[in-house]
Amino acid sequence: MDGPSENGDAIVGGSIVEGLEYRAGATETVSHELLPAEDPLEPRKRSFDHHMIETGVTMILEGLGLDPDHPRIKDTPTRYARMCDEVFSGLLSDGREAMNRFFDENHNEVVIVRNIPFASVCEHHLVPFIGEAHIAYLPHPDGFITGLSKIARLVDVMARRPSLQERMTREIAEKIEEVLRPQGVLVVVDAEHLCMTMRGVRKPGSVTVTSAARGKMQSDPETRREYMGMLRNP
Ligand SMILES: Nc1nc2c(ncn2[C@@H]2O[C@H](COP(=O)(O)OP(=O)(O)OP(=O)(O)O)[C@@H](O)[C@H]2O)c(=O)[nH]1
Ligand SMILES: [Zn+2]
Repeated sequence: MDGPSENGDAIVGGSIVEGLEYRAGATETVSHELLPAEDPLEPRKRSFDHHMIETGVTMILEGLGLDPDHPRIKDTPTRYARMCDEVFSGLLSDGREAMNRFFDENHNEVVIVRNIPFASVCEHHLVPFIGEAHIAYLPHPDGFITGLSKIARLVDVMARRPSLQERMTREIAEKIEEVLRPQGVLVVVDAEHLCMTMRGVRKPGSVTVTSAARGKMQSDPETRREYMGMLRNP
């Protein structure tokens, strides 16, 4: 069978995956120009508007009755804007760039990367939720895998956005499916939400578990059970 593709961009002799180039038996770093065009429904900015962020933070400080010109906090708005570059960097990326190294290894057994720590921010309260992602994928039958660290990089991209845990979990699974065309992928995420611990219902230690499955992990209950077991009970 030819390489990973669902829509006619088949690999012939291991050379092209829908614009992603790799050589049989070799590792390739794929330049951004080769990646598929961004989804026009999901336009990505190139950078954040620091001026707007700084104005907003200044207003919050004022709203709290603090003096934003006080020496102790006068740099807080610019500091916050700089922090956004880091903690929301996933808004500037579509995730495909995170997986930019592939191996044509004829490996078609499961690959599992477990206990990938992440920190995200809940879109309702803009406070962190922190946890671990666990990922299993069954490569394309021809064996098409990515560098292990690239899976962790993808988690970072999806985490560094204001999000919901369910959406983040789904976005990781969907991106792996899109880029690697695996036979199946299963993503499980455990996280503690600070909006449930430092405020509101105040239940410190409560852990939310979400999963997203695609391909065989979704359609075949036996396969799903097997890989869920590997992710949950190592
Ligand atoms: N499903 C889901 N809910 C989340 C996530 N992060 C935060 N929430 C929830 O979003 C909900 C927002 O509820 P609202 O009633 O609009 O806000 P609220 O008054 O601050 O709610 P409380 O947190 O219950 O005080 C809360 O129940 C949060 O626990 C998430 O990742 N997934
Ligand atoms: Zn929240």
